Amino acid sequence: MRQILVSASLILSRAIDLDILIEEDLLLPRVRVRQHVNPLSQKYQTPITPPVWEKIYSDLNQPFFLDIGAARGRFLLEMAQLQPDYNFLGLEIREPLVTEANRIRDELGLTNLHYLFCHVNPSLETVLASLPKNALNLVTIQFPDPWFKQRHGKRRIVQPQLVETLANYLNPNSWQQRGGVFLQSDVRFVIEEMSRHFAAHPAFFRETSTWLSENPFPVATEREITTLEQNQPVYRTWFDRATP
Ligand SMILES: C[S@@+](CC[C@H](N)C(=O)[O-])C[C@H]1O[C@@H](n2cnc3c(N)ncnc32)[C@H](O)[C@@H]1O
Repeated sequence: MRQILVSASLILSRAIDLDILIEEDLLLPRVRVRQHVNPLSQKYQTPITPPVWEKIYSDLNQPFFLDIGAARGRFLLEMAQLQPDYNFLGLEIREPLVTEANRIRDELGLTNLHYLFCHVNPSLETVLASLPKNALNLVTIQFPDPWFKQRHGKRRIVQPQLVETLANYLNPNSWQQRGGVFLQSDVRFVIEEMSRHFAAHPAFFRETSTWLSENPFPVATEREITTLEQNQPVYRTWFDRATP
């Protein structure tokens, strides 16, 4: 992923054109969805059956970039165009958003991008086990639903089991290609809780003890854009995969 960082300035000039392309797509009606779904409801508990990846990605041997909680998928839609030598996969629990994101992906003819409808916690293991060995190089968890009430804590995406699964599947050499796990949130206790869970696992170590001032990627997420427009703080951190 160092390529993304090094070529960010080149990419940014291209991103202006891409933005226009994507905005034109938005002339189509936006899918209306509930703002939140309860991930603990019974209907989301069965792990999904992963698709046949060979039918989706034109080159299954490329490294994978996983975005957990992809929402409308705009972040990945731009990233996939900027970084054709990566395969991008977005996981999202609100099915209409996934259907619409895949429709736009098809319209643009992208063969390195897919969105998958699932509740990530029961499905992540099955999804990652279905990818080629050591394919997973980069993971982003950006602005996950905070679930402010303490009794709703189990609804938050980042739980010790999710960290364990990522540790098992993230390529142990990912740090050499600037891979790892990138976390960001506008809610302090959420980023602190996520960071605690990753720091508690021996497979991960945090790169810096302070929050990153910049997003290392050349594309901002939808929630990130809104937060920055409102002059609200964004807390970001990066975890590397420790070598075994
Ligand atoms: C606040 S939004 C942030 C979206 C995007 N990452 C961004 O930064 O703009 C959180 C997203 O995570 C999705 N989500 C929440 N819980 C989930 C779960 N258990 N599995 C998959 N997606 C989930 C929500 O539906 C929502 O689209």
